[in-house]
Parts: sequence; C-alpha cells; structure tokens
Amino acid sequence: MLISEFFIMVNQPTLLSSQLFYENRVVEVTLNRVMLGFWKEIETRRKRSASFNCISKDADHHFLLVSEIVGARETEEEDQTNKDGGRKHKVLLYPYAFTVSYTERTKHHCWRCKDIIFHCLDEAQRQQWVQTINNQLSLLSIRPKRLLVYINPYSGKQRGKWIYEQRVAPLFSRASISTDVIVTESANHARDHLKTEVDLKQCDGVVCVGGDGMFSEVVHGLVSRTQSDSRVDQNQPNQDLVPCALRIGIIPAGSTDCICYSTTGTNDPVTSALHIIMGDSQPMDVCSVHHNNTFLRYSVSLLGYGFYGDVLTDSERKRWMGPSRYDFSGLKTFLTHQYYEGTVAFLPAEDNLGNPRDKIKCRTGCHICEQGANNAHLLSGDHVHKMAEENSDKETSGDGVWRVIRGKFLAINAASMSCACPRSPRGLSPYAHLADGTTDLILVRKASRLDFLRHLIRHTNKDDQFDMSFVEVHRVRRFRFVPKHSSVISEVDLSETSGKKICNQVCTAHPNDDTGHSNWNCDGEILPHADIQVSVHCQLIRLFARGVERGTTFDTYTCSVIEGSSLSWQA
Ligand SMILES: CCCCCCCCCCCCC/C=C/[C@@H](O)[C@H](COP(=O)(O)O)NC(=O)CCCCCCCCCCCCCCC
Ligand SMILES: Nc1ncnc2c1ncn2[C@@H]1O[C@H](COP(=O)(O)OP(=O)(O)O)[C@@H](O)[C@H]1O
Ligand SMILES: [Ca+2]
Repeated sequence: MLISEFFIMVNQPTLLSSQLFYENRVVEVTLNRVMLGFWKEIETRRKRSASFNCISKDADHHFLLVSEIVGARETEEEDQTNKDGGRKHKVLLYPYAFTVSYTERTKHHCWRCKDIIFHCLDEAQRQQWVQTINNQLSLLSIRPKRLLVYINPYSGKQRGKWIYEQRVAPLFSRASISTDVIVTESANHARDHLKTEVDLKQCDGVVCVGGDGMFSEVVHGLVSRTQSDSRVDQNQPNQDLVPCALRIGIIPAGSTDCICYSTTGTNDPVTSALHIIMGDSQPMDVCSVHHNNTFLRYSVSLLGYGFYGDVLTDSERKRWMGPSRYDFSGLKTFLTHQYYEGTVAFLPAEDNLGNPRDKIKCRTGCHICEQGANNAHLLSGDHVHKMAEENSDKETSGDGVWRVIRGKFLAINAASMSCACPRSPRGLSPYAHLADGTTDLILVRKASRLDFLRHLIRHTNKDDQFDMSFVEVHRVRRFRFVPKHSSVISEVDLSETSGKKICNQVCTAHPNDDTGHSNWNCDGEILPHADIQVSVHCQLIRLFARGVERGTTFDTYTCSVIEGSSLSWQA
C-alpha cells in the first residue's frame, strides 16, 4: 500500500466515532468507508503492544481495513468472560460488548479469522456500531451473500463434512452468508444438479468441499449449463465458450488439492473460507478435451498421459487407502517404467509474454495473465494469426504454426497451472499461469529409471525438472495426441475455423509393438480415449481466490502511524 493511499483512507468522511473500551483502555474508535479504527489512546493503564493485522508495536493509532473485516456481532457472554479475564471491574463500566472479526495473514499463505472486542456504555451504542459496520460490509458488492455448497463426504480422509461444519460454516455465519448445503449422494450428483436443477440466479457462487475431482464436477456442471443456456455447442473443438458468471470456491478436503493450493498458496480450509467471504476473484483457464469432434471433458490442472495416467488408473482400485493411494501407485508405476509411443502436434503460444522456463511465477495481479487475456481476445473470432510455414516439421493452420513431435514418452503432461500441491510445492510446471490462455506441454521422453527418478525428485525440491536432456516443455494454446497404431494424425483438420486440412502427417506403426496405450489423467478422471484434441479457453471460470500472494507482509498493511503525520512501514 502506498503512503498516499493510506492518507486517502484516513481522509474519508467519518461514519461513526465513539469512545469505547478496548483491552485495558478507553479509545476513540472511528469508522469510515474504508477503515475501522484509527483509535487514539485516551487512557492507558500499562503500555501494551496490540496485535492485529495492521498494528505495529509502538502504535497508538491502529486500523483495520473494512475490506478485511468478516463481520461484527454482539459479543456472546462466554467470549466476553474468556477474553476479558482480569479486567472485570473496567468491563462493568462498559457492559455492552461487540466483536469485530477480521482476517489476519499468518505463515505460508494461511489466513486466520481473529476477533477484537469493544465495550460500549449502552445497548443503543452497541447496536449502532454492529449495524453500521455490517451495513458497510453489505455495500461491498463483490462479497457473496448466498452460496450453494456441495460436500463430497468421501473425499480424501472422509472429513469433508466435519471440515465444513466445524471450520467453515461458523465463518460463513459470522459473515452473514446464507447457504444451501448439499451433501452429495453419488458421483456426478453435484454436476447434474448444477446442469439441470439449480436456479443460478438465486446464488452468488458455488462452493465445493472436497478434492480436485469434486471441483471438476462443479466446473463441468457450471460450464455445461452456461453453454447450454447460451446455445453453444460444446462438441465443436474450436468453439469460443461463454464464460461462467458465478465464481467457485474450493474448501480443500481431498487427496491432492492441487487447484486450491495453486490458487491460494495453501490447502487450508479456513483460508479458503476467508477468500470466499472477502469475495476474491481469480480468473482461470479451462482446457476442453475432444475426441474426433466429440466433447469428452474439461481440465483445469493436469492432463497427463503415461506416468500420471497410469498412477491414476492403478490408484482408482485403491480408493480405500485414501490419499496415500497415489504414493503407492506412484511407486508401482515408477517401477513398471512403461513408455508409450505416439505423436504430439501443438500450437505454440508464441505471442505470449512468458515461457515455461522464464522463472516468472504467476502471482496475485499477474501481468502475464492480464496480457494473455488480451491476446486471447484478439485470437478469438476473426483476429486469427496468419503465419508462414517455417520448416518441414511445422504445419500451418489458419491460426498459427503447428509443430509435430513423434517419439517414445514416459509421460506427456499438460499443466494449465503450476499444479503446485503439498507433494510438490512448486508444481509440475512452476512458471505456468492460472489465466494466460495457455497450457505448458511437458514431454518426458524415454529415459533410464534413474534419470526419470532424478526428474521426479526435482518436483519436490528447487532444482529445474526441465533441465534434463530427455525433457522438453512448450507453452501451447492447443495440442493433439495420437497414440501409435491409432488411425493417426492424418488428414485431420486441426483448425476448424480456417477450414484448412493440416497436420496430415502419418504416425506410422512402429515395429516393436509391445508398449500398448496409457490413459489420460484429466484432473483425476480417466479419459476413455487416448487420441485427444485439447484447446485452452482463456479465463472461462473464476474462483473465490486471488492467486498466490507475494512473499512479504509489506503489501499488507504492516504500518505504524507515529505521532503527527509521519508514517513508518515495516516489512
Ligand atoms: C520421488 C518423489 C516424486 C514425487 C513427484 C510428485 C509430483 C507430484 C505432481 C502432482 C501433480 C498433481 C496434479 C493434480 C492432479 C489431480 O487433479 C489429481 C486428482 O486429485 P484428487 O484425487 O484430489 O481429486 N491427482 C492425481 O492425479 C494424483 C497425482 C499424484 C501423483 C503422485 C505421484 C507420486 C510419485 C511417487 C513416485 C515414487 C518413486 C519413488 C522411487 C523410489
Ligand atoms: N457422494 C459421493 N459418492 C461417491 N463418489 C462421489 C460422491 N461425491 C462425489 N464423488 C466423486 O468422488 C470423486 C473423488 O472426489 P474428490 O473430492 O476429488 O476426492 P479425492 O481428492 O479424494 O479424490 C470425484 O470423481 C467425484 O465425482
Ligand atoms: Ca494457463
């Protein structure tokens, strides 16, 4: 926050100002449109450092941003006795207490909900404070007021229901958010409910409690519903899709929780609940996956053939093991060391600002995503790029130059976002972007077990997993894969809009037919076909998140106001 912004906040017209009792002193509390507080100590028994969000040690002026307040309420008896402890005699003079809940940033991108209690002289004063604060919050139009919540009771360690009821619902209630809660009874319950039954105008967002699979269900329900309401045919691979109006919140309770982790920086249910309450908004790319012009599925995180497809296929039979099924199947798949032959054709995102190895991480307010959205807009409709054919292994279509790569692969992964998760805190593609309209296509060619292990281990530390001779990575807008022996990338029109026949390369059958096909892992679901066409749809959905915030707390109001008008800032 800039100092000038701070002064603008301070100089807002006052909505309410009173002398209230706080901790061991009487303070002047002021509320304006953007901040609560800025209270000056009137009477102090002993010097204490206050300790909430924006307060520093020596401060005798403090503030909370209204945008970071969860809600205000009359303080319940027990809260009051617990927190006021030894100050009873003072509290008796100010018996009418109210609590303001607000968000506080803690370590590792986690947020917590903290309370601060003020005491008033009479009931009328208390009512006035609670109402005025809550009225200001209700004016924040980005905040959701009604949410539709789906809980998968079987996600992860089967604690979804408990997590929601114990950790999340109380926060929603503090923020005066009303909810319709549905505990799913079977797979695709949430998807089908959203597709056909819900009146989407009756809510401000959808929340899923579960893992990446549950999120995927909600995405399918919302995206399909939006397309059918707009009469858009999802079966056309190059069709521009209509963005979804409602935002989606994820309360992580699953096995991988990669989408939550990559969009908030942690897999903590309370943090996610607070992002939802604040009304955060993070746009996100969605890949559509087709087989021969028939829509199969959407993907937002990982599309993986070979290693991750095989891990998933094996792990599905071991659901009873919970999240550790992936480690077990991962080890087994690693030992099997299977490779697969096929042809990958892709359309590089050459006009994109970034590349998968540029060391630029996607962070809150990412400018690469902003630029990517502009480019994607230009690329849609009539603004197609017409580029010349450059060399023999490149093919042109109406919208750019396609590259074709044949080979034997241990893994083919498309990461539309970093895919950071607790198992791999930097993710499959650490510099991939949430909303730039591209996916990072990672080709891991046949290599020795030891080399592949070295590559995998690099996902868990700071070393570059792409800096290996058998690994290549491309930032792409579209791609197609054809396994060996399939009817080939032949006479296939990869650009429906241009009408040109391109990519008429024949993936010839290889003599050593001993490898077979793998399956595609599409955000944790197994796809029924190996031959797929994938297109990225820039910013098709929005999450209640803000991306991973940059490291320091400097951006987040660690400021102290020193006597007079000089300000000092602490990192
Ligand atoms: C040697 C250690 C190597 C660790 C490599 C870790 C890489 C992890 C990358 C994870 C990317 C996750 C992308 C997200 C996928 C999810 O959509 C999807 C569904 O999630 P859900 O069940 O919550 O709904 N999840 C998955 O497909 C799970 C992928 C997890 C793969 C774990 C692989 C572990 C590999 C262990 C290899 C062990 C070799 C040891 C040799 C001595
Ligand atoms: N009530 C239910 N019973 C069985 N399966 C369900 C139910 N609700 C959702 N599912 C399915 O469970 C799968 C896994 O859900 P997810 O929340 O991702 O958990 P996990 O992270 O443990 O895999 C998803 O494919 C989802 O469609
Ligand atoms: Ca992306």
